[in-house]
Amino acid sequence: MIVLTGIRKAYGRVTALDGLELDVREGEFFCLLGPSGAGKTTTLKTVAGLEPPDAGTVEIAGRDMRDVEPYDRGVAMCFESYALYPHRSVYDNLASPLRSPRHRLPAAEARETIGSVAELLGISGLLERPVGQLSNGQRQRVALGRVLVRPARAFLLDEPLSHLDAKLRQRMRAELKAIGAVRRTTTLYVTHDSVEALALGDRIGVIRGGRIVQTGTREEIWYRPHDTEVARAFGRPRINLLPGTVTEDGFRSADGEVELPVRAKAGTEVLVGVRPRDLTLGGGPGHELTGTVYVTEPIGRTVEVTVRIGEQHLSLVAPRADAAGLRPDDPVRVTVRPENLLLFEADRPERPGRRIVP
Ligand SMILES: Nc1ncnc2c1ncn2[C@@H]1O[C@H](COP(=O)(O)OP(=O)(O)OP(=O)(O)O)[C@@H](O)[C@H]1O
Repeated sequence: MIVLTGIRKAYGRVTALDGLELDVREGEFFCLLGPSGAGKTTTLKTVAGLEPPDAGTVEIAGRDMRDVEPYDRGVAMCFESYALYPHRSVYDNLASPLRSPRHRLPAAEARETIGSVAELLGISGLLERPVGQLSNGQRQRVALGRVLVRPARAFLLDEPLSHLDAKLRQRMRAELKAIGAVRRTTTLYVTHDSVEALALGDRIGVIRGGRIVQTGTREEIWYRPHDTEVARAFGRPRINLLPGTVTEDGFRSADGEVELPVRAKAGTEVLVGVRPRDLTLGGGPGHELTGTVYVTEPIGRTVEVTVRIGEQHLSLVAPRADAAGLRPDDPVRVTVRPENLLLFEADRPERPGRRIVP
């Protein structure tokens, strides 16, 4: 539906997009996730036609957009730095897209559409207020509302929840995909928040340095991350990455204290990845390690326990009952199932270690 091929874009000496490839399917909710400066906003602007690429093609619904003006692309975009009319009421701001010749609606229908969008965004009580008097979070919802009121082939949303407080953000995150217009419309959604991407994305594209590093469903990205940086980007506490070498018998940490059952060419320098929730305290089915408690920290109904094994620190998440009474330096056993181990090449400067496919 939205297909970007070989997109390059430089601003002076800064390369914003470096051969970007992206394929968003019809009707899908696609999250573009990446750190600040990765090229997310530039990607959206390229799709919207606000930034002509230096090279590459943009197709929307099978049509090359090269000579198509932004207004004629049929996409509705919501920027993080939203353009609203500060002196006009919220209602007027929401109504103005419906006054354009293309989207004009009979007054009664417009009122109904605006009413239901305002309701969904929790701004029904603000309709008469001038936008200039609203908080940032309220303005952000008005800006999102302006996108959702009119029909579009695709919605382009740039961090539309970034200014909401944590609680509202969580609620809106849960509701956003349920909004009829969003369900029906292909959506390209930009975020730097991996929790948001995992919660919302039918598929996720991880962008870094102006390129898509990996595209996949949340399961694919979680269980088969392309490299250590993708693995680090998802999951809190972060994935454990233990440095060491592959021997004939499996993995051996640099200090020789940790051995794990992995397979790869002997002699390869690697990082073994294991997520904190895939480690259990005590014995059980799987591979067992022994160490001592370094520190414990309650997180909600669970406890993050950091275990020291030789020079390595392994973080795990345990139910509170299992971690109750643990003190620093207590001896503990930690169990991991071999199928939960991920194997990566060692990181190099400028290039995070790729996952080694067994
Ligand atoms: N108009 C511009 N002039 C010069 N450099 C720009 C311009 N717009 C973007 N850049 C640069 O291009 C790169 C990509 O920027 P972009 O805004 O697309 O990143 P982003 O992933 O959206 O980041 P953020 O999450 O911080 O918004 C950055 O290095 C940025 O400084």
